Amino acid sequence: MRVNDVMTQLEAKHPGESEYLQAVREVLVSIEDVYNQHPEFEKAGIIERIVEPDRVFTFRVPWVDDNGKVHVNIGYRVQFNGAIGPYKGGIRFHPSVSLSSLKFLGFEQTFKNALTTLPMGGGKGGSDFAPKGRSQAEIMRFCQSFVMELWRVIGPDTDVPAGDIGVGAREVGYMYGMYKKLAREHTGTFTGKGLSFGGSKLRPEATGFGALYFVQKMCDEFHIGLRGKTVAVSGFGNVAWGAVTKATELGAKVVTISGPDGYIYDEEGINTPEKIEYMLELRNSGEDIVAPYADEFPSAKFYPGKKPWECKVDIALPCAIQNELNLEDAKQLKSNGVILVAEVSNMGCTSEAVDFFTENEMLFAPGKAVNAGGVACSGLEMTQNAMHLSWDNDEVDRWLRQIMNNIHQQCAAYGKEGDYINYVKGANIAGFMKVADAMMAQGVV
Ligand SMILES: NC(=O)c1ccc[n+]([C@@H]2O[C@H](COP(=O)([O-])OP(=O)(O)OC[C@H]3O[C@@H](n4cnc5c(N)ncnc54)[C@H](O)[C@@H]3O)[C@@H](O)[C@H]2O)c1
Repeated sequence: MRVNDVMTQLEAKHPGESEYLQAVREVLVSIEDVYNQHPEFEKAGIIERIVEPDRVFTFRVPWVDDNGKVHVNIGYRVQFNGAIGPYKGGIRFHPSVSLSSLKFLGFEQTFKNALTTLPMGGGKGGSDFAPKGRSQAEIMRFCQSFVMELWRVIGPDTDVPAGDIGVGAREVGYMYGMYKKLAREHTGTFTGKGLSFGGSKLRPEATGFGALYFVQKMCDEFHIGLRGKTVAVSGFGNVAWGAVTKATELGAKVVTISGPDGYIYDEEGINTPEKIEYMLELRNSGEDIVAPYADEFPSAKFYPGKKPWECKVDIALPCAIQNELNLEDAKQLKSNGVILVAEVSNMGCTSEAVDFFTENEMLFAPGKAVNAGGVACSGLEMTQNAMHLSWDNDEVDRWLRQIMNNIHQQCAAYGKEGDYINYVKGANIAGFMKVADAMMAQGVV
């Protein structure tokens, strides 16, 4: 396999799908050497098959707003790869949603899910619907219309969607309610459900907690004590909240959180239940600004329009949005002596920043591995639904920790380069090998 040849063919077939093409290239570059050591993969056309989704559904989503006006959005479900289990991946409602972005996310999800060790294939779906400013009734009608079409192609052993940007517990509830009515079954064909109807304990915390379990393993591997280390976190959303909570519990000192308006630096640390709870308050306000934290807690200072990566810290954890840490930020972190960067958001670092970290042999782990605790907990929700029982916090947490340790172990096994671990390469190869092995065993389908 030669990456450039594969990409030339793919670009000709899917012109303009830039995010999808970028994601494919990144994975192919990582796995090229290993792939070429397996002539049986080439013979079975694994690359040609793995880069194409199993199937894609697109459909019209008509809905009526509160003034009686009819709107039409496009709905999608990309069932990317079902080699190792039912398709699993979130639903995103955002104006930027396109076939290209969902194919990129479904492709990435396939390898992330493989890393969790749970039997889940990769999928992603969504719509170009913009929930911002819509009333509760409008949101409900949109979710119902979306599922009226989607329900035919999903099911507990076929395809299990979840939330993503623009889709939280409320939207999952509305979609699951309509699914249940149409399918006439209560089998948990959505994850991220409310606790009263099949949701899992710890699901809201799972991504941030899992990320810190992964960071802890990285620290252990390189004999770094996490206790007492200073940490820069970006964002103040669900994932940032989980990460700050667990980092504090493990003895680290988180000094920043951020929003689109800038970042706050709290020299005493964001380390009391009051401060951590306040993050939830900020998020629930719907204002999407972090500045009020500094008014509430005098130990904090607000830096408008700036990013937290300019602070001198030991550990950096991007937890907000894609491409939030660029090459300049990466250089700044290095000159400030940062010892570890773990991407918790999806594609939080630009590819130039990722290349800088790996070329300089800095300790860096990609979102695919670090944030996999979220989907892993969704997998545990599926297990509990199938068993018709619900586990307590300790049980879910025990599984989560075990899964994150396992992901770390796989990354280390495939990413070892002398004394260094290239976690990007390790995560890509480990995820790919598992999916490729399953595809080999199942014939050309
Ligand atoms: N929620 C999960 O379980 C989960 C799982 C895996 C990956 N992720 C990824 O983690 C990231 C965060 O997800 P979340 O669930 O916490 O979402 P969220 O909506 O709760 O939080 C997003 C945060 O990003 C901040 N933000 C948005 N635009 C910004 C900007 N331009 N500059 C700085 N900050 C900005 C927001 O203020 C908010 O604090 C996303 O990349 C998501 O895809 C989430």
